[in-house]
Amino acid sequence: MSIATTMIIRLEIRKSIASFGDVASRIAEVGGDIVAIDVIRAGKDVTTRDITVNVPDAANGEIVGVLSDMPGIKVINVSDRTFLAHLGGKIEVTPKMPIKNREDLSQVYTPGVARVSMAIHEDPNKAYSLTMKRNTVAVVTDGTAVLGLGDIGPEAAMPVMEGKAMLFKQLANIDAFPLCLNTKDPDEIVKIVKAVAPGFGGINLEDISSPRCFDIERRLEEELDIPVFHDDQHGTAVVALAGLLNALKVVDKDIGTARIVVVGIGAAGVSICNLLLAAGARNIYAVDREGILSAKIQYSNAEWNRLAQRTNTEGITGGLPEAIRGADVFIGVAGAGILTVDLLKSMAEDNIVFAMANPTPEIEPDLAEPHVRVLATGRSDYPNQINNVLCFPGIFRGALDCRARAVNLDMKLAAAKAIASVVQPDELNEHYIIPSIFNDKVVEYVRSAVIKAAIATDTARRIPPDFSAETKEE
Ligand SMILES: NC(=O)C1=CN([C@@H]2O[C@H](COP(=O)(O)OP(=O)(O)OC[C@H]3O[C@@H](n4cnc5c(N)ncnc54)[C@H](O)[C@@H]3O)[C@@H](O)[C@H]2O)C=CC1
Ligand SMILES: CC(=O)C(=O)O
Ligand SMILES: [Mg+2]
Repeated sequence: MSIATTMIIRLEIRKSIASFGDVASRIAEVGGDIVAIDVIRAGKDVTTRDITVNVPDAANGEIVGVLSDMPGIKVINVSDRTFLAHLGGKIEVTPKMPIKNREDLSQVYTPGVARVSMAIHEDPNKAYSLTMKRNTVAVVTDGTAVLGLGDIGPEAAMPVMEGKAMLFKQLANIDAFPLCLNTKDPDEIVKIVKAVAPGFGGINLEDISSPRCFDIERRLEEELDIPVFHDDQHGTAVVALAGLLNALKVVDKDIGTARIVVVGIGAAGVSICNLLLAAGARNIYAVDREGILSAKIQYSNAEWNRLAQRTNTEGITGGLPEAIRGADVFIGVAGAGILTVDLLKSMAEDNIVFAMANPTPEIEPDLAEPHVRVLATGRSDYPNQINNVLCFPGIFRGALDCRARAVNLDMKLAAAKAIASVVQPDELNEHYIIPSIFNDKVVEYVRSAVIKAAIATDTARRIPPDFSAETKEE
């Protein structure tokens, strides 16, 4: 399976020169798959049709050219379903009640609103009950590490951030706003996020490049009393750990003894290594462009120095080929195409491979599959999707509901175990180590586990009603 785009192509076919059969043949020749045909106008000489075609990404520029070059064919319009889904953006603000008359107006707006504002002025905590704060998260990016696309800027980051906001709403009923900042200066980002924080119950940092992301998150955590969570770090790590716990069960290996290679020691990679260590992993090899991290080398990246002290206990030197030899687990959060079949063949038996780079994984899944026991990617179009969307809606739902001050390590470990537990023992197999994002239990289990961990670690400032009986008993 390769990446495909669905296109709707409107064509005029001059019947004396060409037929629909000719068009269908040409589309098939360039790898297109016709999934629907609509006749728009059937004239005596000319018919107009809308043809819906699944086109491999590699051919989506080619197909229009091929059709335009055919005698008797005129391409009138081409639309791409993915682009159509983005027209005008993907989210909007909707009032909870209509303003139908003057009485409504004087309640929701002036003069009534003034009394509510003064109540909050006297007790700022009331912002949680009288405004949208308690259910609202800012999705903040500077556009510097958007998916695996790199520094493409704040405007280009918007579709991804709108997508995250849609997922927050659909999966966890959280209202999330994309805030795409036109600055890369960490001081300025911290200042802006602090300045907008009063309106939000939590801050989801997204696609901010490393190592800047570490310092930005740490400073915001220190300075704000609402949860600050860099999704690419912790959401990814939580889901990777969840998948790994289940994958290790499938192959009957132990996290404490498994040899684990993590490639791409950026935002996601640093956090994955740290969370795996916290979960009991002892043999981690962290690999970036400069090779396997080593305690003998001094790096300018403080996170790398810390990790180097806790990984590569054998002091191996070299790069991915040296690290992966005999490894039980490969976790890629680096970029497309860095893993080869030869490297896979050098891994231990019953190997586990998480090729998590988006949108294109470290190795083409079809190529890897024959050489891997448990394979997962970050994508929606293959089994075992290891994507942070399994984490951030539930973790924020839990954190908002118990008004957590922060998202701490215990809450992350609890979230990972909760995601893993959605897959029942009798369901667990190579192709099902991680639940689907459409499984309602994911958010429910993660929320519940996160609230329990927040209460147990004294990070919760509120006991949600569905937890109060449980807490009293304890
Ligand atoms: N499946 C999922 O849920 C997630 C996947 N990702 C994907 O992981 C990748 C990295 O994301 P971030 O950590 O946010 O980016 P980042 O820019 O913070 O880190 C990427 C790291 O990979 C390293 N790298 C790149 N090419 C390499 C190579 N050939 N060999 C060794 N190291 C290499 C870079 O030097 C950098 O340290 C992206 O493709 C992103 O889409 C990120 C977050 C979540
Ligand atoms: C999934 C995600 O957050 C990323 O690839 O950046
Ligand atoms: Mg991201």
